[in-house]
Amino acid sequence: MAVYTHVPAEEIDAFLTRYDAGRLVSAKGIAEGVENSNYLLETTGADGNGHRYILTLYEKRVDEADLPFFMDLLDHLGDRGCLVPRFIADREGRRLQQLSGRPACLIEFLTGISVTEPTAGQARAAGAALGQLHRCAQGFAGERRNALDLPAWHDLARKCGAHFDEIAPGLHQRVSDELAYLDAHWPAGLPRAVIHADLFPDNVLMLGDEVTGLIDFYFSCTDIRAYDLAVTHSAWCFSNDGSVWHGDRGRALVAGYEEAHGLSAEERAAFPVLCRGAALRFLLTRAYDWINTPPDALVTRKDPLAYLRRLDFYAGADAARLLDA
Ligand SMILES: Nc1ncnc2c1ncn2[C@@H]1O[C@H](COP(=O)(O)OP(=O)(O)O)[C@@H](O)[C@H]1O
Ligand SMILES: N[C@@H](CCOP(=O)(O)O)C(=O)O
Repeated sequence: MAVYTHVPAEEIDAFLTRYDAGRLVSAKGIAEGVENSNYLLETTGADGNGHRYILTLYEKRVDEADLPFFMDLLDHLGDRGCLVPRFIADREGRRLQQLSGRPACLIEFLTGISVTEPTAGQARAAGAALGQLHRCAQGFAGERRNALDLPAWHDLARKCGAHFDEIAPGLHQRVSDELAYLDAHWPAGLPRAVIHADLFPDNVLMLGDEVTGLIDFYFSCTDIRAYDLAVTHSAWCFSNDGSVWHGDRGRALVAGYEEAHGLSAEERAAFPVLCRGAALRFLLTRAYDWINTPPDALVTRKDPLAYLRRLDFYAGADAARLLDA
């Protein structure tokens, strides 16, 4: 359950009076997600016909100073036809507010559901949506450093330290070895761009095989563009526990991306290393959260070992196995 800040309904109703959004009809905390507090709001709507919104209160890793970057990026992508939610401005044009002591925004609600066991067809659609996102992001002037890049992985690993081995014996050494490998092999010179950086199935809304929305841009940043495909590959192409690689999904995801955007020979050659980096990144944030979240907290901790298994797979895979049909 990711509702860290409980906002009384009366406070949400009063908050809504700043907008042309109607009065509050219901407010439900959203269980999914781990970073922020999210509520699904139903209102009477400005026209009386009823309307849905997402209310987000920013909690953990989101820095308030980064919010204008995310808002401008979603405007840029939305203007170019990407199915992304807009931040809604109040009557005075303000999109960022304070609510219950937290930075808060009212956000457009998009329909669709997140798949938990994607089919190859859905993976293909996700790859195409990522390619479209990369095409539409071209020309966006904003920049944001990736706060979870290779140097930050070292920091996270230092913070977890000996606690790694409480998760699995030998994990501390495994992470140190992998960081040394990535220090030596992380590609230089690949095209950099604005990337989503967390395009997991829970951040893609779908109806059947069709993508209806891309959400949760709070890790988006400027980094190696093909790293975004590697993150998406690691999230879409395995069983949830990471023990089974679904090659059909992997090939479909890459085919969808290539159709919408394309991959250069250099990006293809670097793909296995980028996937190792992606797997380590999520292993590290999950391990950090695992160590630092009390087991009885309201949020469900995500299993770091599901990303260790992916890492083991990528460490033994070459580009042809990952990319070619
Ligand atoms: N714009 C939106 N439209 C519809 N549902 C949304 C929207 N934004 C968030 N959600 C719902 O809220 C959940 C959590 O949102 P998310 O941004 O992933 O949270 P977190 O940043 O805490 O991980 C999503 O899985 C989805 O169900
Ligand atoms: N996708 C990450 C966690 C970030 O959570 P999200 O709900 O913001 O996608 C993971 O699975 O470790």
